[in-house]
Amino acid sequence: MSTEILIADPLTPSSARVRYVSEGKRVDSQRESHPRDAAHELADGPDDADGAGQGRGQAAAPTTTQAVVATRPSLFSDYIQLTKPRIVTMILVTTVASAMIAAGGWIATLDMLWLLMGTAMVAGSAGAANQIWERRIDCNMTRTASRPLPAERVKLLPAILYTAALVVIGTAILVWQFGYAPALAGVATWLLYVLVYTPMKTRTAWNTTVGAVAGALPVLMGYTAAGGGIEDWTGWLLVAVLAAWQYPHFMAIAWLYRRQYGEAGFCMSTTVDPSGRSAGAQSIAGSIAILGCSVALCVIPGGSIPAMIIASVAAIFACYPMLRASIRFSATPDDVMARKLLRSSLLVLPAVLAIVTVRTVL
Ligand code: HEM
Ligand SMILES: CC(C)=CCC/C(C)=C/CC/C(C)=C/COP(=O)(O)OP(=O)(O)O
Repeated sequence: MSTEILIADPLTPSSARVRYVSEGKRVDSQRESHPRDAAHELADGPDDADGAGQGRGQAAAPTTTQAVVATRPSLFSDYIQLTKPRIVTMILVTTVASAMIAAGGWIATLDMLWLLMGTAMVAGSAGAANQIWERRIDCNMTRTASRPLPAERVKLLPAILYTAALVVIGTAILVWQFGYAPALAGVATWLLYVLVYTPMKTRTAWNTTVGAVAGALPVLMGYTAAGGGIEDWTGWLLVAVLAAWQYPHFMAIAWLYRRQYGEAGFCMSTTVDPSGRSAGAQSIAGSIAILGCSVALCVIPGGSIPAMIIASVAAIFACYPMLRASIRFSATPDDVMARKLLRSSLLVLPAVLAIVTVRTVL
């Protein structure tokens, strides 16, 4: 058995080439539409994340590309991959912050562990259901072709059972430990993400707005689990922060993978408007909105005036790099700018949540 994987990483140039060879079977659907050999591509020099190769903003050399010869992913790792673990991890960061903001401090460690377990299971199930739905279309993108279902390392029925078990057990944990509000928020998010967002991806670029709501609602799980009311402004401001953040976050990704999305049949802002103007404008709007919502969260009643001022200034400083990256991406929509924007988005969200949490807790 021989297995070769070129790691895909949107944060580094010239990387999204994944080749998977196992027992003589090659799983690399992208090669059907782009018969360029991955190794040649590495040798030839840099390309953008999806191989669009439109020439602007390319880095000088593929210094950061990782070529790794690895063994076939274990079944365990495949089932972890089915849950989209990096997104789940970030959702858990938002869960901890929203629970602490609602409680005004750390909640009992055992409660926090139950909350994280329940949320991770429901969110992971949503990611797995999305991958089940998209198992065929995922074959058409290099970014997703090596996922466990399109690569046929995991069969459909076990994946469905796993997905169902995760959502049922995760929801049961949330009801048992925290009552109906966080569980209902979780189920509503699951339904929105799987049954509304996922089919919308091939139909209209408005899918991002629905995805932004789905990605933002999990904060209500943490918030209500820790005693926050569903009618509280704070909870909804947290939802707004998350929703706003997803525009710059995803517009960068939508740019980097624009050709893959287009060829696979997905309808994204960058496939509808390949100039990048719409993506740039949405990034700026999202960056301004997160700045405004973060400051609003820092001045909600409950703290001293100096704490409000210090937190607000810190929030502005934390949000500024993503706003600057959005403005630069909008002015020059290219891969270098998009990568910088994606990178800053992944730093800004935890930073803003940390500032608001500290301001609320102190
Ligand atoms: C409209 C909503 C969103 C869309 C369309 C979206 C899309 C994506 C996609 C396609 C990737 C994978 C990039 C790749 O494979 O190279 C990604 C990565 C990621 N997303 Fe999002 N996302 C959204 C919202 C969220 C939310 C709500 C979170 C968590 C709070 C999140 C956290 C992450 C993280 C941590 C990564 C990993 C970046 C990496 O690959 O290193 N995203 N997102
Ligand atoms: C608690 C709970 C139910 C949480 C679930 C919410 C969740 C998973 C939000 C993620 C947000 C999102 C739109 C991700 C991109 O999916 P994508 O389908 O565009 O990504 P892909 O192209 O990589 O599959």
